[in-house]
Amino acid sequence: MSKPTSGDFTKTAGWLDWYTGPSKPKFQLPAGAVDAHCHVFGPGAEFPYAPERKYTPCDASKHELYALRDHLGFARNVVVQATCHGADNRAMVDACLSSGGKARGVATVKRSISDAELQALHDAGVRGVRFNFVKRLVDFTPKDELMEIAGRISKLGWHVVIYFEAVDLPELWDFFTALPTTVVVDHMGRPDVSKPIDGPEFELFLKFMREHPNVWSKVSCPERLSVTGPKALNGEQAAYQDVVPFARRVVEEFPDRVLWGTDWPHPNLKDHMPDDGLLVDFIPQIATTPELQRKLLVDNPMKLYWPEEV
Ligand SMILES: O=C(O)c1cc(C(=O)O)oc(=O)c1
Repeated sequence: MSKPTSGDFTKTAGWLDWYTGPSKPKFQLPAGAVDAHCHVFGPGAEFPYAPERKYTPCDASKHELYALRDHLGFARNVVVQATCHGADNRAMVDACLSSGGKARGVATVKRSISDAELQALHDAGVRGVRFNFVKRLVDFTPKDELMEIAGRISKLGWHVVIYFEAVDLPELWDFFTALPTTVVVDHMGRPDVSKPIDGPEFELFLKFMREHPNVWSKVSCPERLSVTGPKALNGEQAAYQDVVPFARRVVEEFPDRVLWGTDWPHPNLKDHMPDDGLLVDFIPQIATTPELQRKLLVDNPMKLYWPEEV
């Protein structure tokens, strides 16, 4: 059954709702595992979607997110501001505040934000800002504005999360490498996995990480990146084979700078909606030892989001 969008909203045509009744993962997550990339959407009646949004999703509430956390066996979440909420962080902040300390957040802010507002976000659990360069998701924000924000949030000990597509890395290189904070790349910088893993495009991404020890990567979203599948549906235990070598390369070369997240509720997927239990079963394909799994799922996200507990 189709999931609702509450309030005065109509879902984008062709919208795929998140998966109902995900399977129990066969892979046992290590104790204290963090889902370090997920979102909440609305509910629209309570937290309206932003006027400047590029899509209108089905609602995906904090209650549904935390039920999924418990079902999959995660201990904590990092709730990343979704572009459908623009720079209105209320839904994300509300999710963090209701989590009993089990969620941290990543916000989207404008240059006009006051120091007091930044401090309030910090007190709610926000530890980073997201800069988005994916043209189908956001309008352009001038780089001088972003650099000014980066300078301000660095004083709070926050980091910058960047979302971009692999073809745009050369043009964005100078800006990214000038950022004064830890920099976390969403979804491996969206490599085109139909290109060779040792080709110039992915090599540039590896060089970006190799030459800049402040750069981390989320090795998430195989369901977005895969061209060949198979899809994480119907019990598939060897999903998204074409993404595996790319993600495994990043995990093995930079084991202390990788994060993983479900990306629930998976905005803008066009082809299929994965079973989140089977997405968790993807993890041992890319982090193949208990030590790599512990770093990816526990040690690294804890260092970045709960350093006071490490
Ligand atoms: O590829 C996407 O469509 C996408 C969108 C958003 C967002 O709208 O915030 O976040 C993501 O992590 C991925």
